[in-house]
Amino acid sequence: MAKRIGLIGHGAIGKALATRLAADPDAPQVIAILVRPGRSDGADAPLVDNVAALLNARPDLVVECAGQQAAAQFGPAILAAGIDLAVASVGALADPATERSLRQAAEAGGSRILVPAGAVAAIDGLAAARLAGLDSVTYTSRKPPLAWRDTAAESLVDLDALTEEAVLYEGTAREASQMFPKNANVATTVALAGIGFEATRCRIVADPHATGNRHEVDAAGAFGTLALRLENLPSPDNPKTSFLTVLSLERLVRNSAAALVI
Ligand SMILES: NC(=O)C1=CN([C@@H]2O[C@H](COP(=O)(O)OP(=O)(O)OC[C@H]3O[C@@H](n4cnc5c(N)ncnc54)[C@H](O)[C@@H]3O)[C@@H](O)[C@H]2O)C=CC1
Ligand SMILES: O=C([O-])CC(=O)C(=O)O
Repeated sequence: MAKRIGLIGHGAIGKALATRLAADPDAPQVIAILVRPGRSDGADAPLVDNVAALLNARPDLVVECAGQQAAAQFGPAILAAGIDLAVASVGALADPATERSLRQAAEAGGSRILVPAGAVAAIDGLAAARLAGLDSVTYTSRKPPLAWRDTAAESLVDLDALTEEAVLYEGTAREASQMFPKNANVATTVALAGIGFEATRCRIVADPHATGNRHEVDAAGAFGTLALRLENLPSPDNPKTSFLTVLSLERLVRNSAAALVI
């Protein structure tokens, strides 16, 4: 039962998650938040600026919501200390060296890397379907131009001048997650649940007509077929991040202390 939650990152996801949990005294509570040194903005829990201090707060579970670099940097120490780590920036695992170091640390610590569904859904069905064999999985992400600011998209298209959709990338889940570390973690989630980093076909699209963040997953295999289409509203504080991501992490946290898990 995980009652004491540590967070890495206090941005759009971290703030919303901490606030939502603090509003319910029966929920697991955030007991420390790892932020960049020098940050002191108002928070629902004590801020720390190094991973040793986060571990000293004795969390039962740590939720990373800071970015792929932070997941790679801090994840191993947390897992090696025997503490489960939920990784929002799961695209960090698209880097083979990071995947190896996280897996090795989890094995050494007897802990687990927990991958939330995040901004996508149907990950349970896809991961179950995989057990009998999947033939194909495709993932399409479509977001408005605003969501692609300050990303590699800016060197590919003029985001402000788009009148029609523009395909920013088409290829593997591995490359998609690495090319768009703040926007395409879901490509890795789908890959891990389904047929892996190389076989999962991805399309990443900027669309001036998009009203939200659309995620589509199509899969076929021995189970039958799956067609998912989500129209996510963006998080109020970050247009790149779907609000559903916060709720997915809240569900993971609540489930970690629940008698009935759904
Ligand atoms: N799995 C999924 O479906 C999704 C995953 N994500 C991941 O979650 C991450 C966070 O998303 P948001 O909260 O919307 O981003 P954000 O940019 O609003 O917040 C990130 C926060 O983490 C902090 N941070 C970055 N590096 C840090 C470090 N080394 N140590 C401590 N703090 C650090 C930043 O200062 C910032 O406050 C994204 O970068 C992305 O990797 C985001 C959306 C969906
Ligand atoms: O929140 C979303 O819509 C998806 C996202 O940013 C990611 O996969 O990294």
